Amino acid sequence: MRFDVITLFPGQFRVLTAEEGVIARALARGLAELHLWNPRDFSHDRHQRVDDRPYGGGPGMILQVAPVRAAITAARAAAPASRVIYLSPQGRLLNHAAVAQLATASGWILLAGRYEGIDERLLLRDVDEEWSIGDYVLSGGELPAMVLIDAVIRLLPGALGHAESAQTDSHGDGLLECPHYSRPPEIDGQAVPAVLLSGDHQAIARWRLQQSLGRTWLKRPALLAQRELSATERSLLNEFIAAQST
Ligand SMILES: Nc1nonc1C(=O)NC1CCNCC1
Repeated sequence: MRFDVITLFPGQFRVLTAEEGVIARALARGLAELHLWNPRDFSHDRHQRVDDRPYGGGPGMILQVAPVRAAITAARAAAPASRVIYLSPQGRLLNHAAVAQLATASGWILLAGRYEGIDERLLLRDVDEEWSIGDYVLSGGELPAMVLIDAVIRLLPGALGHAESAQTDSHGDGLLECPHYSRPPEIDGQAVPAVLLSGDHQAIARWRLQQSLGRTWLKRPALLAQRELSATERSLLNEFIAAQST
């Protein structure tokens, strides 16, 4: 998986490479590549300008076509199979299904916006897809780009060690994660559910599935509504719901 990011702040992406975490390991192992392109390097303006005031007046500055288009063109030449994603609050809302789909591509060119936005002509000609990480406004598209990169890399085969698994992550199977506990078995009067100490792996798996179903019912009913339930899952959920009213 190759990521080419068009960004005025390439230094922000040190977060992905400097850490000891999953993403830095995946990049170090060549499971994914990260290439950064700064539009300022493609500006022919003597002050290396990349933004200007909006036509028609109004607040803020707009990223100009020429330097951004030149950076995208250079990235496309280096990654001809990659499509261009613009991170923006106007994009489709990123969710697990979308990330899983993005993870099937060979690579992506991510355009991280700044200021008030980008010149519309870039959206009309250079951008292939527009994605949002949520309905709020950030100061730049760099964090959304890193969120997308992180979420996609986690789903790449081999990215997560044996100790972790994307499948049991929340949303991995369309449900929220079950509760987790570790040592000690009791602290400050809080005990670990007995089933987890029982060694009965079938009972533990049943309890964990029931907790995932129940939590999703409680916290994200719309997510549960999108998921087909087997007869066993339906029975476990009904048992969980009945226990809520006792
Ligand atoms: N939410 C978002 N999901 O993707 N990008 C988002 C975002 O807020 N971008 C900023 C919008 C204002 N200009 C700077 C970039």
